[in-house]
Amino acid sequence: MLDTVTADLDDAQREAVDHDAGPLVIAAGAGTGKTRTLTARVARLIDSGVAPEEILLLTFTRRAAAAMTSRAAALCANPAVTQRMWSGTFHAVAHRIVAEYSQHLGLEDVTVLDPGDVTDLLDLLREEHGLTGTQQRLPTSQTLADICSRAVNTGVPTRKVMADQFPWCLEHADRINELLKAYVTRKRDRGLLDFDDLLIYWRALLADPLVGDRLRARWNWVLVDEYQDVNQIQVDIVRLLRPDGSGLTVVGDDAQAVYGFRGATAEHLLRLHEDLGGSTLVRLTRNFRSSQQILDLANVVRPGELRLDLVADRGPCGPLPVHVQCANADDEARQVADAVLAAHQDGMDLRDQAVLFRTGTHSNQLEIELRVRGVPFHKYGGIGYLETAHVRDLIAAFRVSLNPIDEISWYRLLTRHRALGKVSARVLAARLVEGTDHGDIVAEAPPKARTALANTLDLIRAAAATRIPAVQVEACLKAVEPLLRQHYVDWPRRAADVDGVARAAAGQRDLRSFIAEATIDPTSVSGDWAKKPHLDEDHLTLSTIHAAKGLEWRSVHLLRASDGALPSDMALSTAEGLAEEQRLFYVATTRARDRLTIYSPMRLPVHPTSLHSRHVLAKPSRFLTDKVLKAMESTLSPGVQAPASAGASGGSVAPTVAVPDLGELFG
Ligand SMILES: Nc1ncnc2c1ncn2[C@@H]1O[C@H](COP(=O)(O)OP(=O)(O)OP(=O)(O)O)[C@@H](O)[C@H]1O
Repeated sequence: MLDTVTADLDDAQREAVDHDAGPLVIAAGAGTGKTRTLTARVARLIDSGVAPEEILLLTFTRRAAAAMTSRAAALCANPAVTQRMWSGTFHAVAHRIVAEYSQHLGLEDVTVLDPGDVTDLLDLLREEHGLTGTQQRLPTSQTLADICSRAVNTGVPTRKVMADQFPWCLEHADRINELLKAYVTRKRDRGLLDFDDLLIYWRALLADPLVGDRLRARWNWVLVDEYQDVNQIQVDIVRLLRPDGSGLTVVGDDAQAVYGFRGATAEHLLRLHEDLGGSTLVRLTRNFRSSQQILDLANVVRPGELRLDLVADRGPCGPLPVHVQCANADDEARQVADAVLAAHQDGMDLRDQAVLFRTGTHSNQLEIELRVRGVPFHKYGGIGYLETAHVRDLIAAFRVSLNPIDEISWYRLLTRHRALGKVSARVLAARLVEGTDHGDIVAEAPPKARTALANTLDLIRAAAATRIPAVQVEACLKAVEPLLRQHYVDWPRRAADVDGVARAAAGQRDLRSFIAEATIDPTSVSGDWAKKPHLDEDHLTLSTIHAAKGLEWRSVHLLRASDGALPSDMALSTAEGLAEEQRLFYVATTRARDRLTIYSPMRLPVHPTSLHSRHVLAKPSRFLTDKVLKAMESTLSPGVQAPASAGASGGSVAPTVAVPDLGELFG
């Protein structure tokens, strides 16, 4: 009889799927079917009679958890039961467990702080610690949050973190440490947990003899995807969940570890295999994704200890990867748009094509070019918290309607009022938390802010008076909409997100868990719910390399393979930073199935966020070594060849078109 679970697997993958309960480490290169194998193993466990509740599947993104659960369901004899399995990101599962055991942790209520809340809270506290003023350069709240998070995630004291990463902060080290201590105390007093705390509290529960045993008894099977990206706290959690390694399966590729800034290190994968006596190491080397031409390049790029030369299951087919040298970022954008449209004309759907880049701003020029040419696209990743700020504003209103002592959310909401500055917002937020009558609060506000503030407080009170999510959401939306309309110059672009998130929230049975989810993964919340209608049409994908992990397309265009962009100039100062950039380069090249095109503009904008500022000369990326270039076809874009753009190589260009002198306008 055909075994549906392993029918589509090769021998090495099947060995992993059918492995017994002993600890199992699957270490393999890109495109070798790690995800497919892990999914099949889940299906195999369920079909062999393991209760789905006993299985815990940990992934790095919500998208991956959802995709793996639905694929496992499709393989199972009884698909419905997979819904009972535990699956999600480390943070999402941590939140469920911490909420369940909140009493044991001395927490009345669990409020999760997103990274924006963390900087708001640090903003609230810094004045008391003498870290405000303009007399000297002081660390921003974002830098303070980074110092704290690095220390917590790596177990390295803050002073050493500062010495290594933020040396100019050292002179304020005492005050910074006092502030961070106050930050921790404030969080503990108020039951506020930032993302790092979620993991720390989960680890603490597992380390507790009583609760730990209960949690361990809950899951006999723990499967972890992308193990190369775990940090030390996550390693501890995994080890505490399955101390002897039984029932544990981890999957990863050390050459794809790209989260060093979160304290992850590629060594965790191999160290786990060494530490767990008797663990089985399965290596997968057959690549089912790309043509051999693309893999020949990837094999040269591939760093890491595991010398895995990938062999294409499909054999040699398709064109060599192409390296295109372009005049500048505009030229690059035109080349990419031309190539995408040409492939589309030849029958390749836009959804089969992607453009990848190191940093969100690298696609600025391309986005304009695509809009002009009417090419629909969707951008993933690199969405800074700033860009989801409007969603977070609405969520701040939900939060204060549920919890009137949520000072950070009050502060956020108050600062959205036109006539309220940070100082007034800080004072009024504290007064609201004390329970001061709303009428008195309005009277204490600067006169110009009073009307708007009275309106906000009335609506929040109305929202707080009901427990029907739809009614509550409507009142909150009414409260924030007029504020945001004034606050954001690009409000029309943001309005659809806010509406979409409000609609999704109104349809929930429990607003609290919606808020927690939106806090833990705000970009996917706005991406999943607010933008869904557009995603149904054929569209091109624009994505940061980080957000492209685990995905694949027939044709991949990689932008800005120039020194300073990839590798990023931020990473050039340390060997680890550079190694991580090289792994990112590897991740990018291995996303392509049939075609890979890498672009190196010879001039780059000085300021990456501006579109029309000064440009500097840029060399092709140092990762494009002679060996790598040998595996490619090299071309010059017509923009470089044409004499009119000779300036691309750096010289000044003699103008051929007269530009009107606008001087008279400014006389
Ligand atoms: N045995 C197989 N037969 C045919 N196709 C396969 C097989 N195993 C995997 N594939 C296909 O190969 C591609 C890569 O698989 P998958 O995404 O599971 O790899 P991965 O190792 O997780 O990749 P990466 O680490 O690069 O994200 C997918 O299109 C998958 O469907």
